[in-house]
Amino acid sequence: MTLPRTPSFRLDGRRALVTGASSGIGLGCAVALAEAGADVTCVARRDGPLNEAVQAMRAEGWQARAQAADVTDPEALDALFARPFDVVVNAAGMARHAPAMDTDPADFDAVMSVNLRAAYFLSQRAARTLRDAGRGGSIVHVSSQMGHVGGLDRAVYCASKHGVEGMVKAMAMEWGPLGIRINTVCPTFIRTPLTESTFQDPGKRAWLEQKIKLGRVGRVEDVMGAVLYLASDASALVTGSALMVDGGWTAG
Ligand SMILES: NC(=O)C1=CN([C@@H]2O[C@H](COP(=O)(O)OP(=O)(O)OC[C@H]3O[C@@H](n4cnc5c(N)ncnc54)[C@H](OP(=O)(O)O)[C@@H]3O)[C@@H](O)[C@H]2O)C=CC1
Ligand SMILES: C[C@H](O)[C@@H]1OC(=O)[C@H](O)[C@@H]1O
Repeated sequence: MTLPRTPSFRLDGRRALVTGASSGIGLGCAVALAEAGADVTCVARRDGPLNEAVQAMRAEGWQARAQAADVTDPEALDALFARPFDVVVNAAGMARHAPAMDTDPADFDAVMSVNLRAAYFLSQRAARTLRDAGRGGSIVHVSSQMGHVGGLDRAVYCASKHGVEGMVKAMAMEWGPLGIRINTVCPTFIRTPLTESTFQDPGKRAWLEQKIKLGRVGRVEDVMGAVLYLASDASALVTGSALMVDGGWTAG
């Protein structure tokens, strides 16, 4: 009998772009793709941390390069997508938490601009270049469990991530026939610079450990395998999906 073979998680010979790659989850994504053999272009606004991350990756013998850019700038997006990328992982993101009754319009615009608007037009550029090159690819957005449920003081953040989830489903329908897949990973609370203040508070940390059914908060490493799966041929028939990495938070 002929046995089926497990599709490859390797990305040798593929060009990848990762936004938010200088810190936290994005850095983890860049490492996961580079370790799997991709040539990874790492994007963030600030040169210093970005170059430090890329140098550390190169020291491992992986292929990585830095390209400083603000993903909210349409011209910067055009420059980033001068050539197609086989894999695009969008982890650039931000949060400004406040009760909905007190939300400042400037904070609303700032969060939406990075988390949703930039995600939209980055996806558009990524897909256009793949279409023009006549080939498929994989786009992965780092969304959140907050793209599926509500969170206290997080109305704007939740709106941005729910927006990403809807956007991805609609784009998957349009781009499936072109072989362009688009999916999200949806982490729970992961310890990064973005969440450090929450993790420093013993009361909040205890509450998180009770909400997360697997009994512990998240690490960047928890997200890396999920992103590699969605980036690689292992997920060849997966598009328009949300992969929860939330320790069971949303299961209930
Ligand atoms: N940490 C968590 O608990 C969770 C986070 N997420 C999501 O994961 C993503 C990454 O978060 P996390 O790693 O925690 O955050 P970090 O703050 O650690 O990293 C954010 C990264 O995004 C970059 N970035 C921010 N704004 C821009 C921009 N306009 N253009 C380009 N790069 C930008 C930052 O670099 P620079 O400032 O130099 O531009 C940095 O590299 C976000 O989308 C977040 O919403 C989802 C679920 C849980
Ligand atoms: C930054 C947020 O506090 C953090 O990010 C997420 O997506 C988590 O669910 C938390 O809300």
